Amino acid sequence: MSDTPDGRPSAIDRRPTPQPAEPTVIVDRVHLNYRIVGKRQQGGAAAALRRTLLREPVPGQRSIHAVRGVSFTAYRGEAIGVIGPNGAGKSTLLRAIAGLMAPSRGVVWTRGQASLLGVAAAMMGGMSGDQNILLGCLAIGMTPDEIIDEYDAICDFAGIGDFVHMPMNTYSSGMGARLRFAIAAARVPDILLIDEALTTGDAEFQRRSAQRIRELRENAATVFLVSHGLGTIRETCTRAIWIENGKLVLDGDPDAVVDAYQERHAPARLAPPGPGASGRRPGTTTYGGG
Ligand SMILES: Nc1ncnc2c1ncn2[C@@H]1O[C@H](COP(=O)(O)OP(=O)(O)OP(=O)(O)O)[C@@H](O)[C@H]1O
Repeated sequence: MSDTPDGRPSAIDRRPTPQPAEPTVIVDRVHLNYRIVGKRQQGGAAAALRRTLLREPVPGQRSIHAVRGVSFTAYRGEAIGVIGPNGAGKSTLLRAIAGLMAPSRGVVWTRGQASLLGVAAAMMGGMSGDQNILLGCLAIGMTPDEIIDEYDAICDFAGIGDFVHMPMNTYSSGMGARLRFAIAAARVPDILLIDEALTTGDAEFQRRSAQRIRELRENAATVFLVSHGLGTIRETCTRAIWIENGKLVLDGDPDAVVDAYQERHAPARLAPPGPGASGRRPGTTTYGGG
């Protein structure tokens, strides 16, 4: 140890020992497919049973290969912006991290509870809003006591009044979305997944949900944000991942990734860059990532 003349440890020795980065999400060579049945099937129930038992392909069935071999590791404390054109595979990737979709190849590891804001993971249309609050809160890992404590706050946030006692299939799509958001945002998850395309509601609800997202972001261990707002990505994220045609194109410093993305795509079609558009953060930027 190098002591100063007065015997105290030097400034170098008093620096906190750097902690090793703690991985929270590992996406390892992940492929994700949707299966679509394109045309009416022939042969009735017997043929369907035979196909199921013998695992024969369904006639007219197509597969959409939405994510193609993506790999990266996310760490505690990171806010990761996911960018890319429409249909690139961004939302699909988030669904896999949230555990709502199984990879057809590869593996997703998560440490802690992952919650995707805005998705009806545990919603049952025939059940009432309050029954769905119970189910949804259990699904995101809340204990019965926590649910009792948070119940009124969830109802207030959703703002759907007495409809909370009615079956959800009597709700307008906006009311359903508000209740889903209120449930998903009731607890600070370890891994917060925000798909901006899914946040919905009227102007007042959007303002309140944006405020709640900010609070959750401040407290979650790792945040993923899918957004076409490139200014938002530059301003709020510590890292960005560019996905295109289901593949990871670039992973690294948000300014570097957004700059490269804007260079490739016609700037006129993209959101204007936010303040601090030049190399604000040092960091590594890697092409490919898989
Ligand atoms: N439920 C689904 N069933 C079948 N195909 C789907 C489904 N959801 C998405 N896809 C397809 O998967 C691909 C990736 O879609 P995804 O929604 O992940 O893209 P995205 O990058 O989030 O797009 P956007 O920016 O428009 O929201 C697209 O070809 C899309 O058509």
